[in-house]
Amino acid sequence: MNSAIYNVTDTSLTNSVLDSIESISYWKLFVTFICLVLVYDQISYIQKKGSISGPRFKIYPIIGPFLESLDPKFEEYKAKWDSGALSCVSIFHKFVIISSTRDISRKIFQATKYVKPCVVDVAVKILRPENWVFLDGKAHTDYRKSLNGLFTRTALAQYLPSLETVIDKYLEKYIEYSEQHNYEPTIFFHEMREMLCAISLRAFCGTYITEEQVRKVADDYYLVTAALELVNFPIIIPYTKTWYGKRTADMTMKIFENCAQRAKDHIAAGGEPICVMDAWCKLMMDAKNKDDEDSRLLHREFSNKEISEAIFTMLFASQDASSSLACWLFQIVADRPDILAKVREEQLRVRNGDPYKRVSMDMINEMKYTDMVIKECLRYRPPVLMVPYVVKEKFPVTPNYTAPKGSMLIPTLYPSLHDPEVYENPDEFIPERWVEGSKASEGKKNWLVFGCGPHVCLGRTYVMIVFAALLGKFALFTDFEHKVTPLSEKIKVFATIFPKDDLLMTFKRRDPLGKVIK
Ligand code: HEM
Repeated sequence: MNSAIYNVTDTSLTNSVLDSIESISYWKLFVTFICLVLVYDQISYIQKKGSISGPRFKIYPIIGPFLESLDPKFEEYKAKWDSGALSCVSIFHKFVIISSTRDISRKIFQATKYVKPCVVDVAVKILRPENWVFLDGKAHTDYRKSLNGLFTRTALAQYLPSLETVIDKYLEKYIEYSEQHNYEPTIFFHEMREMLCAISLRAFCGTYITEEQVRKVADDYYLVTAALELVNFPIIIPYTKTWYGKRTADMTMKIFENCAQRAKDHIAAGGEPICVMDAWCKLMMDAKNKDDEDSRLLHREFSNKEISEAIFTMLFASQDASSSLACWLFQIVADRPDILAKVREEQLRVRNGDPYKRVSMDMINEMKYTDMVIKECLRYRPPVLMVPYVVKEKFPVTPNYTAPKGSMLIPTLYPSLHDPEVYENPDEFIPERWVEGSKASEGKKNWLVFGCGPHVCLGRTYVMIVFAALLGKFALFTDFEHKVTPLSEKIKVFATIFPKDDLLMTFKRRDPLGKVIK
């Protein structure tokens, strides 16, 4: 009997469940699904956030501060860094952790076991998946070793003469351009970017790249920067930013491939290296007769395609950061005649009073004050604010916080470079703080301008040398003026950082031994 009752109850229960399911419409199911997703999103955020700074809930469900990230503001970044040593945001499914102290940032840079550099999805398509920059661990370290020889002081000394000719050309160009504008201050943001691109191309490809090709790459390169912005659609759709970016990258790499072949021919014929590509071919050739560990890395023949892809990453890594440095450097030095006068005095002195002497590495080694001005500019306005890494496996960043696998971990550079304990009055521009033995020059742990650890900037020595040559020549041969506006000192974020008014300047020809020439 009992079983009969159970059977009756079972049947009616099943029927009533079926009735209820039938009565649930599709939209109710949809709403329930959305609610579950929203709850999951919030719980997942709260769990990952743990004890670190950040909103208690995702204020905008799912998307998080996505809209703000489309138009990044320096002030918002700064507020985030000031909110805690570790802070977080979550954008769509990406959980992002930001570190703002020197020691945690250094720990992240060096934690190869736990992290690797993170690039936007589309970068793999634009820079190509087989590119060396995507290597990790030992494969990356070995490849880096084969490139390090291209940026030693000895190697850089070989590139200097051709770089000076590019500087001379742009010096004339800027003067002409200013003359055409009746020496009224005009926007120089684009001109600076073009000059830095031309200098890099000459350093990397020597004279194998034609003037016309330099102009074309310099003109179009901003399309690559735009395609690789932090927030961009990951699929390449024709006529979108990423499509134009990829087209420019492919066009540039094709040019580099031809240059690589010409460099190989030049070195095989016994020519001396005058650019990075030459130096690379020479290293390969010399390595054939050696059997030490470093030479063995160069025993294989690097194909033209591979060289072109590696050189493209160098252009990619250098272009925005170097243009940023150029804009701030010219602005600040123009605004500080006392600094400009000291640079000029030094430039004339290292040339033994002959301003027409061609620049050499020995001369650059003596440019102590110019070097301090460049260093201070890099500290005061570090071009790269943050470097995104991705967590490969659970990473105990501090004793109280473990970064979850798959999250993005971003060491920031700006706070270390504005640390008042190492740099007194950090928001003032004081080149003299870098004199030998000073707190700043001894505070090497704070010097994160070029990152640190296995991915530390490949071009860091190159930057200091090229900018000493650049600033020196412009200081001697031009009188440059900057129009100060309320936006000049404000920071615009475009991959790196630039003055918000896009740098209003004018250049006049100057007698390097004295007075202004009209
Ligand atoms: C003012 C100019 C520059 C600044 C501020 C700068 C800064 C940086 C920073 C912060 C990193 C990341 C380091 C890390 O993750 O630890 C980096 C990486 C890199 N930089 Fe630069 N950079 C500059 C110019 C250049 C130039 C001119 C080159 C040309 C060779 C270059 C080539 C690279 C490369 C190839 C990497 C990736 C290295 C790797 O993954 O092993 N950079 N740079």
